[in-house]
Amino acid sequence: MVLADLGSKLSQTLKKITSASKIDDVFLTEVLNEITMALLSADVKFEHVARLTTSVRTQVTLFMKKEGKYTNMKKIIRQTVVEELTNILNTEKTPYEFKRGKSQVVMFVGLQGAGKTTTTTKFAYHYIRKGWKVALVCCDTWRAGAFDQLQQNAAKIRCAFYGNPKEKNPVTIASEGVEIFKQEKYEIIIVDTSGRHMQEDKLFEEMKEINEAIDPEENVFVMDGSIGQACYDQALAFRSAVNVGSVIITKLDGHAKGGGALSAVAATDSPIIFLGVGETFDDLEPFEPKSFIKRLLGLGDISSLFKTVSDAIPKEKQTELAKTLKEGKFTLRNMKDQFQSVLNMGSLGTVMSMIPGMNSNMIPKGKEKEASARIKKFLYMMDSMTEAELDSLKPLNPSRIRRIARGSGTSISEVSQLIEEYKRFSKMVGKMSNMQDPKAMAEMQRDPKKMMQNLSGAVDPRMLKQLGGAGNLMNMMKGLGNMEGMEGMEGMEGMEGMMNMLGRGGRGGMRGRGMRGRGRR
Ligand SMILES: Nc1nc2c(ncn2[C@@H]2O[C@H](COP(=O)(O)OP(=O)(O)OP(=O)(O)O)[C@@H](O)[C@H]2O)c(=O)[nH]1
Repeated sequence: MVLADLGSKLSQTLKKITSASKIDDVFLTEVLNEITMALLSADVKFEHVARLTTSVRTQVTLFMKKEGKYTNMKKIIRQTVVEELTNILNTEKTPYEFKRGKSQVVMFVGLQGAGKTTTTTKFAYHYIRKGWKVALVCCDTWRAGAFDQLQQNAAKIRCAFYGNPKEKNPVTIASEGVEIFKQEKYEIIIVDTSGRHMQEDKLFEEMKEINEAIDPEENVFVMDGSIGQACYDQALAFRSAVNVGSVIITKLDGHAKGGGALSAVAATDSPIIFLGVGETFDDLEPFEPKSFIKRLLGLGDISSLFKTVSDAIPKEKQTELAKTLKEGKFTLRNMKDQFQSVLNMGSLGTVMSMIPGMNSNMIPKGKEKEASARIKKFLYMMDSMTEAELDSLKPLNPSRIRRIARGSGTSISEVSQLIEEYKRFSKMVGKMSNMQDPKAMAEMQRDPKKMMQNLSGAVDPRMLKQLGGAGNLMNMMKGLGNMEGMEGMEGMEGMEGMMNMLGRGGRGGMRGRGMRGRGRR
């Protein structure tokens, strides 16, 4: 992800500690200087950097006094850096929490071009996917095209929309839209306002008027993360005009200066709720300071990974799938559910960055889009299948394949590819189920090569290539085993999550305990 530059610089410094022949005060100063340079060049405010380095030195010195030598230095430095950076991002104020069955209004504010309109759509999509009843209101009467942009976005994510290109008064539009959607019992009503230049007092006046008219439960301030320290003044100006409840920072993909935006926003004491990490509607990451910092430092974030995986697969589907697989069946419907889960997880790059030692840059953006486009196409084909076809374990005959291709607007060879993929998946599920046998598992642990063969066989070859091949996958698994924060996680879920994420159909197979045990030894 963005800030990956800062992350990799800091991780390099931490690695240096492991390989150092002599650890003393001089070495500690050198390490702290490197950390300082990395943070400052990522535009983190000097006062934060100074506090962080002082804190690290104090912790290490205390430990040194106690132990009489520099031991565990890497761990102490890492922990203190994580804690101090997390502190920068923790605010006392908590963001608004939506309640089910109640109409709540959220007003989006921000400067021109900050990415507000795109972000309102991402925000709406995030909640629609979680089953909320969401509506969008466009009251940007300033920018030509704003109405069309939001209307089209809303259509793409199948969200209710209100706007009125003939009305010039944004307060009227906002009030009308909110009223209509409240009557229709929408739960989250998102109001997109005009973005203008900061010097324009009129923008702030208009914002206040809309705010008074619709009395939103939450004001979300959208800020362009690529502008570094300038974010600070911006955030303050908006905060003084309306009660900014929370912040979304956009364009954190591909810009190393994001550190500045983060510390600036934190300084205004409004919690960051999401990060915008791309132009598509699922390029929105929920923000959690500690996990963000850990990922930033390349330490991975296993707990978020598990949460993402379990959020993506509805509980009843998990049980249903487990039952089907126990009976040794893997149907096209199961595969459809799995594909849907992979898409629900959002950006694959984001999921990757939650894995220790990996970051989202490991999957080139284009490739990621390619992979999800392929999965979506498969889903269209499966949408054209009958219930009986989805549940059948028998191969589909050519006339059915022809019909499915016609119905889904794809070609016969594409449907055949899907069938091939399905066969590969179900074969793999069969193999994986055998591995539930403890004897087979023990053998696997003795023979890592075999384990690797099975593992890479479970992953879509194209996906495997995108992930850097079988070797990279093995390192990733080792990383999972070594990962801090794995405590309390039963390895089974770990492996299952990974396999689901990578597109392996089905549950059950590779019991993770073995993998995890190996990594820890
Ligand atoms: N790379 C990247 N681009 C983004 C992100 N969010 C928005 N954009 C792009 O930023 C540009 C401006 O986005 P809009 O949503 O139109 O901006 P806006 O703030 O509504 O603009 P105004 O209506 O003029 O205030 C568009 O090209 C978006 O695709 C992001 O997280 N990453």
